[in-house]
Parts: sequence; structure tokens; C-alpha cells
Amino acid sequence: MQTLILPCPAKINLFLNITGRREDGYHELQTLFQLLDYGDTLTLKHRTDGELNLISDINGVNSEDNLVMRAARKLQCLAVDIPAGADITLEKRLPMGGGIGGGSSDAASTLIGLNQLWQLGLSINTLAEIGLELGADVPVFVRGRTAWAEGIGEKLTPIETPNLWYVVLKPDCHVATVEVFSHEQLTRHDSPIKIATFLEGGTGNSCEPLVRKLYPDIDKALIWLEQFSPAKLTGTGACVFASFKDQMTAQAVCAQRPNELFGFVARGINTSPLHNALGLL
Ligand SMILES: C[C@@](CO)(OP(=O)(O)O)[C@H](O)COP(=O)(O)OP(=O)(O)OC[C@H]1O[C@@H](n2ccc(N)nc2=O)[C@H](O)[C@@H]1O
Ligand SMILES: Nc1ncnc2c1ncn2[C@@H]1O[C@H](COP(=O)(O)OP(=O)(O)O)[C@@H](O)[C@H]1O
Repeated sequence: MQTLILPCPAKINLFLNITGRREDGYHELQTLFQLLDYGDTLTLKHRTDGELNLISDINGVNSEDNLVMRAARKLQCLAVDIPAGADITLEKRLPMGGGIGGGSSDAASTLIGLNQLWQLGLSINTLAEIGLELGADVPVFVRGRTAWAEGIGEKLTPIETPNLWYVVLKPDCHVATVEVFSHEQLTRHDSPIKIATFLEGGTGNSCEPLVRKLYPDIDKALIWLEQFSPAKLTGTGACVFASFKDQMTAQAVCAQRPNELFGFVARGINTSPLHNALGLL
């Protein structure tokens, strides 16, 4: 029976501009999704009896609400010619609700892996469309490239970023994306910028002033990290990050972090290890 063991890499948002709000409530944004070589691991084992089982549970999330199962169910509906079942194991490393896209990346690896395991023959474009129904962050992981993003995050232009190391820190709090996006004090009308403007010096994260105010622990983490290198919020938080030219410096900074911060060091990468493993790029 075929088994696939797949990486689910994290992302950080190197900047985030909110340029408007659509009628359905979703926000139009501009961001740069930087993929990282650190993430969860998904194991998919084909079952010929058509049953889908998520073997490893994650705290506080029902099996059927897990983005992995939601992604698998969507593909199972499209698999009419074969008994499409699987035993799924998810090894979580990425903190949940951290703005580093863990759930979205798990979902993307599930879509890509099951498409292969069940030999569905769906294109990356189709998988990205299915992924978008699960979350605005899923398409970038399905496409597997560090990318400039517009729309609600689904209009992607691959971009090559410099080879940098990132320290990513998470204070002991959980930010609900929906809470930040529905807050009356969120800045919603940034002027759109061009890719070249970002590359010349970048801009910040429009959610950051509000999130710092709502979550003092995030504010504290940013102040701490700023001592070493300019620090930013990723997505709507709760993680913050800073870049370093070499791994040793990044590791030394991460090792000194205050006890209350979870942290890791990761290399910024231009292509996803998932796509590299499956020969998709
Ligand atoms: C804004 C980002 C930047 O990376 O935040 P993080 O989740 O990474 O922190 C993401 O695109 C989020 O993507 P994702 O976490 O998949 O969001 P979704 O599940 O689609 O949406 C959660 C909720 O956030 C709001 N939302 C999300 C994305 C967006 N462009 N506009 C929104 O208004 C909506 O209220 C939606 O109901
Ligand atoms: N496989 C999964 N991994 C993480 N979170 C999941 C997963 N499936 C469902 N969720 C839910 O999605 C929420 C957002 O998860 P996550 O993707 O980690 O955060 P973010 O969108 O901030 O990067 C979690 O709080 C959790 O309730």
C-alpha cells in the first residue's frame, strides 16, 4: 500500500498592506509570502476501503474540523473511479493561530498528496481553487513558491528573495484572524505599492499597530527582538520575526529569548520542500 510522507512548510508575511474590503467582508491585501524550511509533517497511507481516518488529533480541534480532513473530504468527493481512503497522521510543529500558515500548509499538502495517492490527475490550478475554499492562505502553499500576493492572497506572482535566516517567536497568546479583520480600528485603506517599492525598502504590516495594542505580549516580543534586528508581525500574529544573514547569529538570538516565548530558526526558501520532494517544480 502506498505511503507518502510530506513536509508542510510555514510562511511569514514579509509585509502586509490592506488596500480595501470586498462586499463579502474579505479584505483586499498585498503581501509577500516567504516560505520557510520549517514545518509540520503529514503522512498519507492509502486505504482501499474508502475510509478516511485522521489518526493524530490536535488539541482543541475536532477531527472533522481539522483543515487536513476538510481538504481530504473535498478531494474524496471528486474521486469517483477508485476507493479513495487514507490513514492520515499529522505531526504538528507549527504553533496554531500564529500567522505562519500551519493549518493552511497542512491542507495544501493534503490536497497535493491525495491527488497523487488517488491518481486524480487534478492540475495545480484546480487544487489552488479548491484550497482557496478552505482559506485565503492555502493557494500559496499549493503553488509552492515564495510569492507576491494580491486579491485576498490568491493572486500570486513568484518572487526570488535573498537567502536569509529568520528567528520566529510566538508569545503565549492566540490571535483569531477574524477578530483582527473585523476590528473597527483596523487600517483598511493603504495605498497599493509596487513590487519594486517593497524590494527597495519594504513597508510594514498594517495589522501590527492594532495587534500590538490588543495583545501586550506581542508588543513585548517585538520590542525584545528589535534589539537585534528590525522585527515585524507576520499575518495577523501572534508570531513575530526578524531576519539575519547567517544561521549562527539567528540561533544565538533565538537561544537568548525570554522563557515565555516559543521560538525557532528557519531559512527563507524560494520553493516548497513539498514540491521539491514530489518533483512538482
Ligand atoms: C491575512 C493572513 C495573511 O497571511 O493572515 P494569517 O492567517 O496568516 O494571520 C491570511 O491571508 C489569512 O488567511 P487564512 O488564515 O487562510 O484566512 P481565512 O481562513 O480565509 O479567513 C479567516 C477570516 O479572516 C478574514 N479575512 C481573511 C483573509 C482576508 N484577505 N481578508 C479577511 O477579511 C475573514 O473574516 C475570514 O473569515
Ligand atoms: N491542521 C491544522 N493546524 C492548525 N490549525 C488548524 C488545523 N486545522 C484547523 N485548524 C484551526 O485553524 C486555526 C488557524 O490555524 P493556523 O493555520 O495555525 O493559524 P494562522 O492562520 O494564524 O497561521 C487554528 O486556531 C485551528 O482552530
